[in-house]
Amino acid sequence: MSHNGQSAATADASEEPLLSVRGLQTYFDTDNGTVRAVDGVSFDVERGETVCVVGESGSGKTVACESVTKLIDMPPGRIAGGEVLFDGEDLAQASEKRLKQIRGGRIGHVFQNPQGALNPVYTVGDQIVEAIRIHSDRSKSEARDRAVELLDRVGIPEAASRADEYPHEFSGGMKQRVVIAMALAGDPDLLIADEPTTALDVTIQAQILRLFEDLQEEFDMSIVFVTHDLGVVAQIADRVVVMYSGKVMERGDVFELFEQAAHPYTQALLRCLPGRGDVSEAIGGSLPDPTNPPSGCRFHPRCPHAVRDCQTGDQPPMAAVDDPEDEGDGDTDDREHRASCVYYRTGYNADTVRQTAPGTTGEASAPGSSTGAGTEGGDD
Ligand SMILES: Nc1ncnc2c1ncn2[C@@H]1O[C@H](COP(=O)(O)OP(=O)(O)OP(=O)(O)O)[C@@H](O)[C@H]1O
Ligand code: NI
Repeated sequence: MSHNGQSAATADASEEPLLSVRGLQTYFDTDNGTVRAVDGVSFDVERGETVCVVGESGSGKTVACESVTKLIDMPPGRIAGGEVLFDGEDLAQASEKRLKQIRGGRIGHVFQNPQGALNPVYTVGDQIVEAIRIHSDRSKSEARDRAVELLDRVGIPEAASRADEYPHEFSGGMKQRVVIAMALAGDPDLLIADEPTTALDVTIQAQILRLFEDLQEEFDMSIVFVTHDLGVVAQIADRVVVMYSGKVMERGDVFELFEQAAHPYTQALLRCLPGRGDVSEAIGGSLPDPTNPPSGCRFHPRCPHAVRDCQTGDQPPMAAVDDPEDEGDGDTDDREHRASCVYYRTGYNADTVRQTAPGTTGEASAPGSSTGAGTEGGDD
């Protein structure tokens, strides 16, 4: 948010993030209570970068991404608070008419299941032509040429003839390529991809991932990529947002996050590598009830480092994680590595924690310290 410390030459408006999600709350009113699926989530997406959103099933990744263009079912869903600034415009306040221009236009979506994104009764070519014509004033034949060009670009062989085929005539991987072509039809600045490879065979997954990497460079897009798979994160992310129970636990540059995971939840996710984002084997337990999440840090009931301070109040504020490699530039940059954990709160350190830890064995250590962070060295 603040650009203190940057020189005037570099702090111009074009450096504002393309997408800035701030304090977003998306709730669902159900018979069983209000599901706080996304509960105060903030992250930025810069122009041309890939941000991966990771976290266990149910942590709110999909709801967060679908809230950007209000794709969630409303009702029961509602944006209960926060801002979604896209190129400076708050989409949380935008009209449905405006959102229809943006969806499939400047913001493209790709979902896990390509089947659901395609209409079975129209040829894929016609569907892409329609998407192109909604978002540009190309003639029918120009749109057709562009559709074939896009199908070719996403790796559909003999694109011109395959454009006349129906979705069921394509394999799963090819169908997902068609959906990606359709998402590109509006020349998006931002592509939001929600587990786009999860339903595909492993070899196809790798190809589609490479396609995303190539397209990003070619189209100079930003990508928000939701995944369970930290292997995927390592391959394509510039930065990472770690979600748990509707909150952001940690965010930062992919290298810093992998090398110096600060939040015990992120550490647990990394301990499960290679894995599918299920930390229950590493730490036991499961996600809290989203209608009645615990106070304090939402991860505290499962956290091996939790102390009394973790149990009360709100989720700790995002605090800067000191990376040894950093030059110590005054910690004003919101893009830097941050974690929502009491151990990183100003004025907090491992000694304070030891004194306040209930029933401490004296072995408590900050989750980021050398004894606490590793996979070895634990005493249990
Ligand atoms: N339409 C809805 N009505 C009620 N609750 C919902 C609705 N959609 C999502 N939720 C709830 O919101 C929470 C977050 O769900 P979300 O789908 O965003 O999780 P996710 O992190 O994407 O999980 P996954 O990895 O399984 O896709 C869950 O508790 C889910 O049950
Ligand atoms: Ni999801």
